Amino acid sequence: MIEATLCFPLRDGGDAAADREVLLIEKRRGLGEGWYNGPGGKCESGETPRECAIRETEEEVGLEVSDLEKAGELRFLLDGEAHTFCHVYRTRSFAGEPSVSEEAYPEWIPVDDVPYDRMWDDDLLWLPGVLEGKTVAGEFRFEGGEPLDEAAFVDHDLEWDVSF
Ligand SMILES: Nc1[nH]c(=O)nc2c1ncn2[C@H]1C[C@H](O)[C@@H](COP(=O)(O)OP(=O)(O)OP(=O)(O)O)O1
Repeated sequence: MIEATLCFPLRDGGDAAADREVLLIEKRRGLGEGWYNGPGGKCESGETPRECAIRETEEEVGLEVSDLEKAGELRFLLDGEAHTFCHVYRTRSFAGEPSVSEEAYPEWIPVDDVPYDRMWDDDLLWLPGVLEGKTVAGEFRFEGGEPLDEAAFVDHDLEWDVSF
């Protein structure tokens, strides 16, 4: 099973709380290519998920994130087998400016305008809550064989307000 991470940097975009923005990437290669997601990727051996989220965010968009808050644990199953376990973080602490890399086009997007129609189908179920400050544990079942991003999303279970 793959252990992976996602990190969602947040900032105030304007005067009102409703103007909050999240840094998303349009992924240029790998799983989910062409779709929007948070920066993130697979954990390397000997690395904690938190270290992975920090490293991947630096590699993909050049942002140095800190004070990561654990927001979710997502299990993705493909044809009944555990496929990916994904640790989700959010943070309001970062240094630097997002920049384009070989892996990602970064974009600050108002939290109310997140392009769920250009993301993984499961994101609409858990990401709005994560961006509101909730914690979540989820299991998402896909069918149809590899790769995961071409399989069909069939069903899920979600639990909110989880302690990590
Ligand atoms: N159903 C799903 N919904 C979602 O929002 N993100 C998912 C997902 N399934 C996988 N991911 C994310 C988690 C993680 O950030 C990434 C893992 O994909 P990859 O293995 O392609 O990673 P990368 O190629 O970016 O990793 P590296 O090669 O380590 O850079 O995809």
